[in-house]
Amino acid sequence: MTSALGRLHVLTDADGGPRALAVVAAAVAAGAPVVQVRAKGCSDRVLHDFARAVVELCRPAGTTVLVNDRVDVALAVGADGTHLGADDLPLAAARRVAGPGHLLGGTARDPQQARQLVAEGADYLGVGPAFATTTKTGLPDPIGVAGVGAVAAAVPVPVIAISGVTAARVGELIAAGATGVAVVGAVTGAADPGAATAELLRALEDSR
Ligand SMILES: Cc1ncc(COP(=O)(O)OP(=O)(O)O)c(N)n1
Ligand SMILES: Cc1nc(C(=O)O)sc1CCOP(=O)(O)O
Ligand SMILES: [Mg+2]
Repeated sequence: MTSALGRLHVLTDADGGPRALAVVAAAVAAGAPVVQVRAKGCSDRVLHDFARAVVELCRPAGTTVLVNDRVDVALAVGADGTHLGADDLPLAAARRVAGPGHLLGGTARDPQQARQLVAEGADYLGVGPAFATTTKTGLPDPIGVAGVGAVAAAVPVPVIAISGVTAARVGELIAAGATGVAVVGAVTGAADPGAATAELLRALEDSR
């Protein structure tokens, strides 16, 4: 069975280079409950080796590891789950590949899409873009706190708000119905990723 999903998802950034692993180590040491391996533009070998290294860092701490886009890589390295967006393998197909015990998350931007993903078997939803971000290009206009809340009201699975999330914005997202948050820049771009992780965890605790 899949474990209860953590409320803070720290996403790695870009190419899975050595600094990315140092950021993961700091976030895990600070108590991040979920790390998502997100590495774009790298070879399958680089992605596999990076994802395996993340799993090796996270396992001793009991940190859940998700892999973005690639259920094959997630299974190959023993990760706990996979996150799938509109351009990735359909969630139902990923479920056939992964079987019942593998966490599958989908990206939702509105209640209808959210309900469809849950019907296909999504264990959780990443919902955004909550706010504007420079981390990822090509996004639709931000849906705002209200848009996140509309999705959270429509589905029974955990809703993880993403895009432009900072510690200061956690409270309003949780008050609107989000279960937790996902971040890239707030941790990977911080001078002290461990301290940034701890600040986000405090904001989540305060929002209970
Ligand atoms: C928690 C979470 N939510 C949303 C996303 C975005 O995933 P996706 O739509 O597949 O886009 P890319 O991340 O692949 O650019 C996510 N990764 N995690
Ligand atoms: C990976 C990703 N997916 C998004 C979506 O809305 O689908 S926004 C995003 C980037 C989030 O980075 P930051 O926390 O630095 O804003
Ligand atoms: Mg994707």
